[in-house]
Amino acid sequence: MDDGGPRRIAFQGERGAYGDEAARAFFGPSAVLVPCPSFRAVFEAVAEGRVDGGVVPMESALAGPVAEVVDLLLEFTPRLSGELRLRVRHCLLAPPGRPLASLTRALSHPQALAQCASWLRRHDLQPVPEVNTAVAARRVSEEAPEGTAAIASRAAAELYGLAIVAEGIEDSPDNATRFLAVGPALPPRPGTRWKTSLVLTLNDGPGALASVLGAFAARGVNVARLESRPGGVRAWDYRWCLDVDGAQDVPEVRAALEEARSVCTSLQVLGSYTVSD
Ligand SMILES: O=C(O)C(=O)Cc1ccccc1
Repeated sequence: MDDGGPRRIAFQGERGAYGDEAARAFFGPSAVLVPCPSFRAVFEAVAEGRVDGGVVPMESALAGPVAEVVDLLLEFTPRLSGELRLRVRHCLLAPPGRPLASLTRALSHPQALAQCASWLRRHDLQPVPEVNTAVAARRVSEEAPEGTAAIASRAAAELYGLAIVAEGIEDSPDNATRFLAVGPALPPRPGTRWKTSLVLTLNDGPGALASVLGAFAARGVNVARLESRPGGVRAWDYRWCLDVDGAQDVPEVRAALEEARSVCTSLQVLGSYTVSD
């Protein structure tokens, strides 16, 4: 439904969240961004057609997969239309006039806490999970709890009137998060590096996974990501998520998918899309 009007795009959190930044970077200033209280609410809004699409973080270079989002991708199997790698630079934020020495706790999304784990240990700050970085910043601003800081972006500091106590506190200088654009109403973004994401379940038997991987290897198609999640039909059955390089209409990818399908109990392509940095 690309009628040329502004797109409504859902993200988890509130203004100043990294999802907000990723959605703006993806869809530009004309997009109407729709904040949602949870990742599930983003997927529901997309599935029910209340928005044109959504933006969700699915993996961090530093802290690994966002398991909740991976599981929601498996549950909702939405169409994927783009990947954005967002450089994430975290700040420690506190109400003005509270120096680092007075702080004992840091509130943030678990991904942000994990990405700053060594810094927090070095500064003796207790990590406290919150649903989202922007929510953490707003709460610290509104409630100003004793000794409590938030980990969030510079944009969140400005929006919620907090002081930046420290900036760039992530444990790696190239901390980045992969965000996905989800939703059937979104056309693929123009770009050159194509990827295809699929989810599958395997026959239980020796060599089942090797056969799937072999189908891609035999045609020179790179498997860029392979992840297993619980939740197959029986206990200890797994669902597998694969990203392969190339679009699904490229002959090698198409043939590999066909062969892989014949050795899987189920195989669903979530979409082919381009990657932007
Ligand atoms: O909490 C947020 O702002 C999010 O969008 C989730 C997140 C947290 C840390 C890094 C990337 C995304």
